[in-house]
Amino acid sequence: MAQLRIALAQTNPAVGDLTANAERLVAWTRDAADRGAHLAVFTEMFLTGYPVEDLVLRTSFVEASIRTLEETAARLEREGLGHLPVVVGYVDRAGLAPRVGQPKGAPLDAAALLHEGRVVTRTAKHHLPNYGVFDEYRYFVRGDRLPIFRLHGVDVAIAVCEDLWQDGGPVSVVGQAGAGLLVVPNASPYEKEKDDVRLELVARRAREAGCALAYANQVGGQDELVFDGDSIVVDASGALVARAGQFREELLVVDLDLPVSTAATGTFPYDAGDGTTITVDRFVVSSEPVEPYAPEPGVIAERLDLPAEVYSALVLSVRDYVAKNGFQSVILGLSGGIDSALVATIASDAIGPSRVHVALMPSRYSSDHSVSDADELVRRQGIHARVVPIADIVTAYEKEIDLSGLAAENLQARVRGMILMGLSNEHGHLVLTTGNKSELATGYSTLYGDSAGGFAPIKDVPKTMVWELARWRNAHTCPGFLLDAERPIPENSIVKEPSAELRPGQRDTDSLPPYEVLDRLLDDYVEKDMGSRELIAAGHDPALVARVIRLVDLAEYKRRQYPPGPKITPKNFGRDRRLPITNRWRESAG
Ligand SMILES: Nc1ncnc2c1ncn2[C@@H]1O[C@H](COP(=O)(O)OP(=O)(O)OC[C@H]2O[C@@H]([n+]3cccc(C(=O)O)c3)[C@H](O)[C@@H]2O)[C@@H](O)[C@H]1O
Ligand SMILES: Nc1ncnc2c1ncn2[C@@H]1O[C@H](COP(=O)(O)OP(=O)(O)OP(=O)(O)O)[C@@H](O)[C@H]1O
Ligand SMILES: NC(=O)CC[C@H](N)C(=O)O
Repeated sequence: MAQLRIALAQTNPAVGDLTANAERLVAWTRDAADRGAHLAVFTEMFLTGYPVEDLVLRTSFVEASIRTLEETAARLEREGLGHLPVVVGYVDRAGLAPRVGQPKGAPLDAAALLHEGRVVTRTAKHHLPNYGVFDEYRYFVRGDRLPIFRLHGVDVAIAVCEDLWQDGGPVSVVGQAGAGLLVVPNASPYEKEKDDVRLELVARRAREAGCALAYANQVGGQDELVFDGDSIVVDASGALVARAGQFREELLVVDLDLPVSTAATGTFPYDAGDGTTITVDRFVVSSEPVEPYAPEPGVIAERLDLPAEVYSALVLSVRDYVAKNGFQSVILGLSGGIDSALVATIASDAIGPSRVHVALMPSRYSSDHSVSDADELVRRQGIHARVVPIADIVTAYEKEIDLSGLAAENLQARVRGMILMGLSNEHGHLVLTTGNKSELATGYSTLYGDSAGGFAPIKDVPKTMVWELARWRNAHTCPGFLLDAERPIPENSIVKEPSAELRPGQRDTDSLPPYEVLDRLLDDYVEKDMGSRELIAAGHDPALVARVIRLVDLAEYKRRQYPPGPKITPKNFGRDRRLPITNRWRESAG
C-alpha cells in the first residue's frame, strides 16, 4: 500500500470569469501544497464556471477556456507549484467532424491533469445529463477516454460528475482496469436531501469500481441553481473517510492508504458496459511511493437538518446573486406578512442588515397589525425602512381610469411594484420578489405587481415550508449568517392568517384551500406529475383536484414572467418544469 494526501477544492467559481477562476485555482493550489497534498482536485468546469449554458456555443468562449487551461498550467509552474498535480474541469472541444454551427469541433465538458507546467492529459464527461435542469445534449458531445495516471505508485482515474450517476461508462471501466483511486470533479446542484442520495451513490460506485473515490463538488449560487458542496471521500468498501461542509468553501484534505500498481502503461480499449467503448490511457507521473508519514484523521463535517439545509441554500443563493451581479443592496415590500418577513430575514443573513432596504406601503385596506408587524421586524433586524402610503396614488389612478373589482384590487399591488422599481432605479437596489411556490403554482399574485422584481428567493418554497423556515430561523442561526438578532421574525407574522389585504377582510382561504391541503396536492401534481385520476386515487378531493389543476395550468404565463430564484426541490418552476403556455391539454378531459 502507498500513502497519498489529496486535497479537494470545494470552491465557488464565477460563470464566465475565467481570469478570476484561474486566480482562485492558483491560490487554492498553493494552500493544498502548503498542507502537503500530493494531488489537488477542482470541480467540474471550474475554469469557466458551471453551467455556462449557450456560452459554450461560442468558439471564442471555448478557445478562451482552452487557453486559460494552458496558461494556468504554465503559471502554476512559474509560481513554484508545478510539482503538485492538479485535476481541473474546463470546456474543451472534440477533434471530431464538426457539427452545424460549431465549425471547430463540438464542445466537451472536459477535465485535465496539470503537472510541471504542462497539460498532461485531457478527458471529457461520457454520460451527458439531459433531464431536469440539465440540457447537455444541446451543448456537448460525449467523451470516450479514461485517463489513469500513476501517482507515487498509485493508479488514479478521472471521471466527471454524471459519469457516476449512470450505470456503465467510466466507472465500469475503472473496475475492469483496476485503478486505486477514482477522482471525480462535479457540479451537482442542490435540492433538498440530495446529500443522502449522493453519499449512497458515491459509496456504491466505489464498490463497483473497486477503489477509493474522491468526489469534489462546486459550491455557490448561479442564477436558479445553488451548489451545496458536500464533497465526499470514501474507501474502496464505500465507507466514509471524509466529508466537507455544506454551502461553504472548503479545502478538504484527506490521507488515504491505496494499493500500489504495477500494471502495464499504454492505451487500451475497454467495453464501457453501455454499448460503447472507452479508451484508457495509462501513464506514469511518478512511480515511487511517498516516504511514510503520520496521516491526519479524515474530517467529517456535521450534516445540516432539513430546514437548516434549505435556509442555508436560500441565503447562499441570494448572497451570490447580489455579489456576482454587482449589487450593493436589495429592496423589498414589507407587508407584515410571513413571505416578505422571511425574504427580508434571508437577505439580512445573506448580505447583512445594513444593506437591506424595505418599503412599508400601507393601503386603505391594510390592517393596523400589518404596519406594526413590519415595524417590529425592522426594529429587530436593524434594516433600512421607509413608509410610502399608497392610498393617494391609487386614488389618483382611479380618478383617471375606471377600474372595479379585481382590476381595482390589483392596482394596489401594481402601485407597490412601481414604487419598488422606482427606488431600485434611483438607488441601485436589487428588487427581491416575495412570492412562494404555492402562490406561483396557483397564479396567486399580480402580474407587474407583487410579481415584479429581479430575484425571487422563496419561489421554490411551498407556503407550509415558509412557516417552517421562519420558525426554524427564530430558534437557530448558522455560522456565516450576517444577521445577529434574537428571534428576527415577529411571532405575529408567523401565526396570523395569511391575507393579500387587497380588499376589506380578504383572506387567502377565500380563494385557495388551506395551505396544508393545497401543498400536498401541489406536491403530487407539480413535483410528481400525477394526472387527475392518480391524484384522486391518491386520496385528494376530486372537486379540489379539478379546481387546483385548472389554477396551475392557467398560471403558466405568469410563471414564465416571474423572476428567477433558487431551486430547492426536485422540480422547480423554471428549468425543471417546462410546459407550453398556449396549451389546450386539460387533465380532467384526458
Ligand atoms: N395566457 C395568457 N398569456 C399572457 N397574459 C395573460 C394570459 N392570460 C391572462 N393574461 C394577462 O394576465 C392578466 C391577469 O393577471 P393579473 O393581472 O395578475 O390578475 P389576476 O390573476 O386576475 O389577479 C391576481 C390574483 O392574485 C391575487 N393576489 C394578488 C396580489 C398578491 C397576492 C398574494 O397574497 O400574494 C394575491 C389576487 O387576489 C388575485 O386573485 C390578464 O388581464 C391578462 O392581461
Ligand atoms: N402593505 C404593504 N407594504 C409593503 N409591501 C406590501 C404590502 N402589502 C403587500 N406588499 C408586498 O406584496 C407582496 C404580496 O403580499 P400580500 O400581502 O399581498 O400577500 P402574501 O403573499 O401573503 O405576502 P406576505 O406574507 O409578505 O404578506 C408582499 O410580500 C410584499 O412584498
Ligand atoms: N453536472 C452534472 O453532470 C450533474 C448531474 C448529476 N446527476 C447531479 O445532479 O449531480
